[in-house]
Parts: sequence; C-alpha cells; structure tokens
Amino acid sequence: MEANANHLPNGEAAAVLDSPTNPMVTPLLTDLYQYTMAYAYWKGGKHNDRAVFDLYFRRNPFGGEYTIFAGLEECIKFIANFKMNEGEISFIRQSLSGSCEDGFFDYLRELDCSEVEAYAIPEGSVVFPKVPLMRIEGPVAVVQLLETPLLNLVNFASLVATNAARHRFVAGKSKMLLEFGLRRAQGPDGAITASKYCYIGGFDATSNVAAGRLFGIPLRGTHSHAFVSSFMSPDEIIEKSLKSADGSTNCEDFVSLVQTWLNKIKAVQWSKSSNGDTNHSELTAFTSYALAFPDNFLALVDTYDVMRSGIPNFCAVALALNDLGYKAGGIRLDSGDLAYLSSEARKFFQSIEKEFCIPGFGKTNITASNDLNEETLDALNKQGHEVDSYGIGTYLVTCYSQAALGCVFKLVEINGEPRIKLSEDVSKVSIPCKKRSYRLYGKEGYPLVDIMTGENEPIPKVGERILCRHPFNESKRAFVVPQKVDDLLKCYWPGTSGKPRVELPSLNETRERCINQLEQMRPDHMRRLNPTPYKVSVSAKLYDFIHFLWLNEAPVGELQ
Ligand SMILES: Nc1ncnc2c1ncn2[C@@H]1O[C@H](COP(=O)(O)OP(=O)(O)OP(=O)(O)O)[C@@H](O)[C@H]1O
Ligand SMILES: O=P(O)(O)OC[C@H]1O[C@H](OP(=O)(O)OP(=O)(O)O)[C@H](O)[C@@H]1O
Ligand SMILES: O=C(O)c1cccnc1
Ligand SMILES: [Mg+2]
Repeated sequence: MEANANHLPNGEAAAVLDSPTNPMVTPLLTDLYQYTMAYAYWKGGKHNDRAVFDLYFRRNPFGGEYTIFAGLEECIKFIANFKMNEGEISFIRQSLSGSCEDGFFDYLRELDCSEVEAYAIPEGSVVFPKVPLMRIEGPVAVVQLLETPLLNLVNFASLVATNAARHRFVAGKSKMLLEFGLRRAQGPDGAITASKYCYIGGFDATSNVAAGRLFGIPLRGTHSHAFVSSFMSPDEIIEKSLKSADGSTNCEDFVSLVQTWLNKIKAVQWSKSSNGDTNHSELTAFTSYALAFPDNFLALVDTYDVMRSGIPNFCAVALALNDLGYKAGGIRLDSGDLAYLSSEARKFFQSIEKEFCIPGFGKTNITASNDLNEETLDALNKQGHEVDSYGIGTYLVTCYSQAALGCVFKLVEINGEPRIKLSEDVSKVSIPCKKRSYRLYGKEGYPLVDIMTGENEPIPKVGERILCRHPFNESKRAFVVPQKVDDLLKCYWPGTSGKPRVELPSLNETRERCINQLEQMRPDHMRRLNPTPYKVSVSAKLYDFIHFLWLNEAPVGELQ
C-alpha cells in the first residue's frame, strides 16, 4: 500500500511515510462495528462531526507503577497510508447489510486521514495511567475506524516493551540481554513485534533474523543441543587445519592441538572433580564449531555434564584457539542451577587463567538461558552468580505474567462539546475534554507528577506554584513548583491544522529515550515490591469541570 501524495496534509508530497511493518495492518484490520457505526454516522449526516478521542490505559502492568509507551511509529504509518482499495470496499459492501446505500461506498473510496490530527507522547517514554498516550482528532467516522487498529498496535507493543524494561531493571545495566523468543511467541507478528519492542525496552539483541533485517536490531546467538548431539566421533572432522588470526601461520591439525590442551587441563584440574574422560562427541562438536567460527567460538556446555565435560571441553578448544591468536566468545548454560554452575564455571576459567597465564581468560563470557523471567533473575541476584548475558524467550515475549495492557480509546469531545463516559467503577470514568498534559519535575530532577489541563489553560511555568488534583479523589491534592515542565503531546500528524509535524525518530533514538527516561525515575517508583504510585493529576479547573459534567450526566435516583 502506497501513501497517496494527494491526501497528505498540507500537500506535503515529501512527507510520505512507509506503510506499517505488517502488511495485514490495513483499514480492514478493525472490528465490524466500526464500519456499522461509520455507516450509521454517514446515513445520519454526522460522519464529519469533529471528534476527539484519547487513547490511554487504566493500570500499569506486571504489578508495577510504570509503563513504556510503544507502537507509535506503526500507528502514524498506518494513519499516513490509510486508504481503502476496491477489493476492501467490496468486502465491506458484502459484509454490511444489503440495505446500505451506494453513496456510503463512494464515501469510503475517498476516505483518508488528511483531516485527522494525531498527537502523542514520544514513543519509548515512561507513561502512566489515565494520561492520554495519543489524542486523535478528526471526522468522527474515520477516527472511529482507527480505534481498533491503533489499540492493536499500541497494546502489545507497550506491554512487551514494559516487560523488557522490567527484565532489564532486575538484570542490571551491565548485563547483556538477548531476546530468544521467536519459537515460543504468539505467531509471526507476536514474535516480530516482541523483538522490536524488547529492543526499545532495553534488550541488546535478538536471535530473530527477520527482525534483524526489518529493524536493524543487532543479531546474536549461540548453538543448540542438537548441534552438540549430532556429532558422534572425532573422525567426523575431515578438514582439521586452521589459520592463525593474523594469517601468519597454519595449524595443520587443530583437532590434535585441542586434545593436547585437554590433556594439560586434565593434568591440573581433573583430580578435583572427576577421574573420567570428557564426552568425545561434545568435544568434536565444539572443535567443529571453532573451525567454522574461530573468532566467535561459543559452546553450549550442558548437553552431558557441565563441570565434568562441557567446561573442560570448552576450555581445551578455547586454549587451542588462543594459541592461534583467537579469543573465545564464551559458553551458554541452559539447565541446572544457573547460580551455582555459573560460579563454578567462573572459578574454572579463573584457575585456567592462572595456571596457563592467559590474561583475561577468567572473564570469559557466560550466557544463561532456560525459562528465565523477572523472578529467576531476581533469585539469581540474591544468590550471587557469574552470568554475563541472559537469553530470554517465553516469559518475555508472551508477557506470561500479564496477557494485555488494556489500553482504551474514549471519546472526550465532539463538535467542541466535552463528553464523559461514566461507570460504577470510578477508575473507569473517562476524563473529558480536549486536554493538554505536562510532566512536572522537582528539585532533584525526578518527574514529580503528570498534570492534565484543558486545551486553553495556561501552560504550567517553571518556578510557579500550581495546584495538582487527583482527578476523582477530592482530598488528594498538592501544590507543585516545577523546576522543569515537559509538554507531553507532540503533533505527529497535523491534518489540516498547519502545525509542524514531528519526525518519527529512529529505533535507536527511541530505545535511548526509553533507557534515559527509566534512569530518571525516582527509585521508589521502580522497585519491584510495593512500588510507590506516580502521581497523575488534573488542574483545578479541569477537576471542577469533570465533576460538573459528571453531575450533569448522571441521572438522579429516586428512593421509594
Ligand atoms: N539458582 C537458581 N535459582 C532460581 N531459579 C533457578 C536457578 N537456576 C535455574 N533456575 C530456574 O529453575 C528452572 C529449572 O528448570 P527445570 O526444573 O526444568 O530444570 P532444568 O535445569 O531445565 O532441567 P532439565 O535439563 O531436566 O530440563 C528454570 O526456570 C531456571 O531458570
Ligand atoms: O527458555 P526460554 O526463556 O523460552 O528461552 C529460549 C529457550 O529456547 C531454547 O530451548 P529449546 O528447548 O527450544 O532448545 P534447545 O535444545 O536449544 O534447548 C533455548 O535453549 C532456551 O532454553
Ligand atoms: O542462539 C541461541 O542460543 C538461542 C536462540 C533461540 C533460542 N534459544 C537459544
Ligand atoms: Mg530449555
């Protein structure tokens, strides 16, 4: 699907944006009721009424007090390219009642988002409940059609980015985090989406090759148990020669060099842990992998016995490579007690460094995998461990501990009239009006509170006291003198407003924003156990208006 320059706001031919990543993201990727409502709006002559919708969530996921906003780039690309083709229009014709008038389908043929305006908090930002992540304005029928796809593009993206950020928080800054979820993700889009947004949330790399190509995310990987167990005997290695790293010498028989090193290791290490041999087929697999990738030799060491076979075999190959000027990449542990095994492996590497005078060998990289999640990372930290990198799949990409973020899209104004959605559950009452939102920072540089105001209220000023009120709880209020004020909503799609359009940042810029914002948060909002809720508030004027509208719209009961 190509963006049509005729339909771009302000005739900006140069502003063509790519289509969304997933070609399934089309105007049909919506709920049927959006089209039935669009028809009813059109039939009633109401389709061009000017509507304002807020997209927001009500509760932070994973028992935390923060969320990462993600998915915006795909939303804006969707809006920019929103145009129905004949096939899509004819499918809608078939799907709606036969009594729908032809004029509606002519209307759909002309429909695009040139009159839509999209404002949003920048992607990768730390965000909080009730504060609009996006504000979409435009003709009510078309904005209604956008509801479902925008929610679809934001809900999982933000959930999985938040999950990634939480894993990063527990793992610590210095660890390498690898996303290994492709095989266990919820289908192809679940996997690609997870790879993209885990990177934004602070992962370093993915094993997902398609995501590497689509987004430029760094690719990393080791090898599987199948590779190790596929080898039977050393005779399988035919080509045994290996050139040194600088190309100056050629080792004719790398297999024998490995064996020589294994014997030396045995002589100094063996009495401590075993009197037997290491597994030969494992040694063959490692040697073979080293011949294929001498400058990035990695070994999965838990196929037979980590300490009695995997680690000494790895060290033999790594030391043979060292003779030829190569530095081994490291090991992966995929079962057993990862705290204990990583510590034992580290001790082994350190004793090799000492014994054979190989500077840096003690620091050989240790990757751990196997059903890891926030809890296991936390448990490892508490026990003490020597893991440098984590490969995390299932729990990360499926967001195992919470199925959905629960973003909603609510009408807050129509034709300039504020609208409210009431509910028995106060947390579900929507905050009416076309609003602006600000983040206010305190003396210590931390964000203190987010405040929503009416569109035309004065902007909070640095150094000026402002009353921040809980939107629904009368007694909760505080004066804030901000040291810095961020205007949260930026214009990503100006429609016919004439406002400048904020460019979509690169994936790496979004990732950096996320990492920087997380670092700026006050630590008590971030802790895993009983974190302090971040304050989300409204101005005094907006507070009064919400409660006026609430009373106005809620029918008065009668007791008999
Ligand atoms: N030190 C540790 N503390 C807490 N959890 C750990 C520790 N080491 C490993 N784990 C976790 O314990 C679980 C162990 O998995 P499981 O009981 O399936 O055994 P396994 O090691 O995979 O054995 P198998 O090879 O038989 O599959 C994994 O989720 C792993 O992440
Ligand atoms: O455990 P997860 O967090 O989902 O991470 C990915 C897992 O996928 C692989 O296992 P799999 O059993 O598929 O293959 P293997 O033979 O390589 O272990 C890998 O070894 C990890 O254990
Ligand atoms: O490269 C790896 O080690 C890897 C990749 C995907 C799943 N498990 C492991
Ligand atoms: Mg496994």
